[in-house]
Amino acid sequence: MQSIDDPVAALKGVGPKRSMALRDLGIMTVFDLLTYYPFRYDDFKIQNLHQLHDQQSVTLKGTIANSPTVNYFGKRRNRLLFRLQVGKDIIPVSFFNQAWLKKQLQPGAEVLVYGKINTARMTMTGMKIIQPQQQTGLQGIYPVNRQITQKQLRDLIQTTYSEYRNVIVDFVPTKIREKYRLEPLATVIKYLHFPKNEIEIQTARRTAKFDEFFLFQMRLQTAKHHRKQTPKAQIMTDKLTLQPFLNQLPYQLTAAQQRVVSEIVADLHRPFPMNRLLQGDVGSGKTIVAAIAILATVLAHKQAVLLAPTEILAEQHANGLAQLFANQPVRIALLTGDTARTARNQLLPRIKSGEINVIVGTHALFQPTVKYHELGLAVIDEQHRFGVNQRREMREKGPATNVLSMTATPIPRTLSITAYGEMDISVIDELPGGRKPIKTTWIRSNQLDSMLRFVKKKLQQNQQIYVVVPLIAESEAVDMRNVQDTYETFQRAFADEYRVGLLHGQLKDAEKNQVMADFKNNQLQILVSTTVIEVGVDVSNASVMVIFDADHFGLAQLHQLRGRVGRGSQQSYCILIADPKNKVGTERMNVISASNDGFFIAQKDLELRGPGDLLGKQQSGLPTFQVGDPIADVKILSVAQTVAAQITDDQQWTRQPENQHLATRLSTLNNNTAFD
Ligand SMILES: Nc1ncnc2c1ncn2[C@@H]1O[C@H](COP(=O)(O)OP(=O)(O)OP(=O)(O)O)[C@@H](O)[C@H]1O
Repeated sequence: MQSIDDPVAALKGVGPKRSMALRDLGIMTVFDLLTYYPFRYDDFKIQNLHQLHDQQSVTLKGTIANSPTVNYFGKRRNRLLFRLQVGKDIIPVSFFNQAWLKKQLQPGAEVLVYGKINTARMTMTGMKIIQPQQQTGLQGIYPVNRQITQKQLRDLIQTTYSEYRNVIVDFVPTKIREKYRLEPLATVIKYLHFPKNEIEIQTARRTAKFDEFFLFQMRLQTAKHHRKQTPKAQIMTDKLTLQPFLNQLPYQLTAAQQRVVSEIVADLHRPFPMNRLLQGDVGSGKTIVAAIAILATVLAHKQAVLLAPTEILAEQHANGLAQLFANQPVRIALLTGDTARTARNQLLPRIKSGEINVIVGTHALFQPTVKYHELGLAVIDEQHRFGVNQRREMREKGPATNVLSMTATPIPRTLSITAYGEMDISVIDELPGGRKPIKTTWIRSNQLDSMLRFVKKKLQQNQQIYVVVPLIAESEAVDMRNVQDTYETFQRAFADEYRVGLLHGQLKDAEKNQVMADFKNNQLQILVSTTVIEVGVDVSNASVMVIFDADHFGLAQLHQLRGRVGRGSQQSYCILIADPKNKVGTERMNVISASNDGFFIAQKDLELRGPGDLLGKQQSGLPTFQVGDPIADVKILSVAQTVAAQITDDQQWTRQPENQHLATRLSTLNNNTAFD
């Protein structure tokens, strides 16, 4: 019997190699294949020349009016030109770098040309010659990899659809489909792969988005329920026990920090593992909250780890914790990819025996050779820098480890609830007192002199300066020249009296750490750097942040960078240097100059990014989807969440007849792909 959950290897023409190629795309089963939808459509429908708008991609049908000519520019580039007669009109068509088409284009022959039209000059830039037997109309374009072509994938979907169309079952329960007027899955699949028109695509997309979000939410909710049923060894340290430690801090916790500490302590007491996301604006004091959670764990005779995204941060955390815990029964070790083999070999048995009770490090922490002793807590700093699988591996290092994830990239509240539904969320929405808001100024690149004068004044007041240069060029060599040039500018201006350091990704880790340490100890007064310093670095004597080509950074990232200053009591400054080339760039500069509020900036960042900006979305830490966009489609996401919560609130939901297909769908998914 055919089933939609058949592995793709069961399909005709799918051997081991093709299976691997599909697996790379996340396609394991027939279901995955049929719900692997195009991300856009090319319109190969033949159009009327006189109803087009400028730069539209269209297919024209016409006759080749002359023999094509080809001009070569250098070895690789060329331009093929011919005239296409469409009705009474003659359209010049150019193809770039497709000189080989010349053979196919015989004068007098009828062809279909797909390309971009310029209505002002009535010319076309060709993209493709469509063979007469080829299907016209809307054609889906799929994300593919090197092992499989568009055509191969399209053909495979086509034959699989004809074979399996009758066994496509709806996993969304009927009642819900009716309530929200969702299309049957079979229709969605048909419309999205083989649409007759734009309306079919729109109709099907609405349901496809819901389906995708709904499955995602079902997985979140079931993971949450499962966690709440998993027993763990409770960590019963109470706030009174922690009080002596809190008393000897040089400051009082803010009300927000106290609230979050209470939430975490309560989680540790509970009989099931914690999975909490701690969101706090830059400099809001997340580290001390994590430290308190770590101490609570250690005082209950359990081990804790702190996982950081970079070596610099791991080292900084290890040093910071060592200082904080000077009078506590805490034995800390730093374990990173950089740790020498002999040191590592000495550490591992001490970690395994529990002698070391706090381990700080990077990815090296979840290698299989690292064995823990009653791991009670894993703190994951900058959680979105780690993949799903890595977070899971860390969690699975103990029988039921409590997980505290931290992020300084605030996500608007509604969105974080829906996108991180399986976690409990704590927010530190208050900065420690006594901080003066950072003053931000935006200047143009022809005003560097005024920036240098300002920097000089601050240096004379014994302040330290960060200078950040983005990686913008395609080639590393050019990027290196950018940082190097800037470094030299500052050297020339200040080297007589002050010391300038240079930090970039190509330095060895030991060198990076040395530069960082020198800056921290004020051996260096100016630090010129790429974004290596982006997160978490804490040097309270630094009061000026200069950012070159600031419009090349996303807003969230600018806010992060700026957050490196303003951490002490002195007035701090951020100078943005940018000549934005478009409206979005200008808008970004205006937003960041006007606001210091991370949540507001995060909201604006998401708005300005627009739906197509996948990379930006990944940086924002949100999960990525195939059809749905968690920002633009947040309403659908939120409905999907409500529906999933209603279903899973009934502990017996998998036994209800109407949920059978859903239960099967979820268990297949969970077996095939890792999650959360
Ligand atoms: N309640 C407080 N009162 C005064 N200073 C505080 C308080 N809490 C933390 N700090 C100090 O504020 C600085 C910033 O704290 P921390 O590094 O924990 O911020 P963060 O939230 O981790 O920010 P980032 O994401 O930028 O790293 C540190 O120097 C810390 O010692």
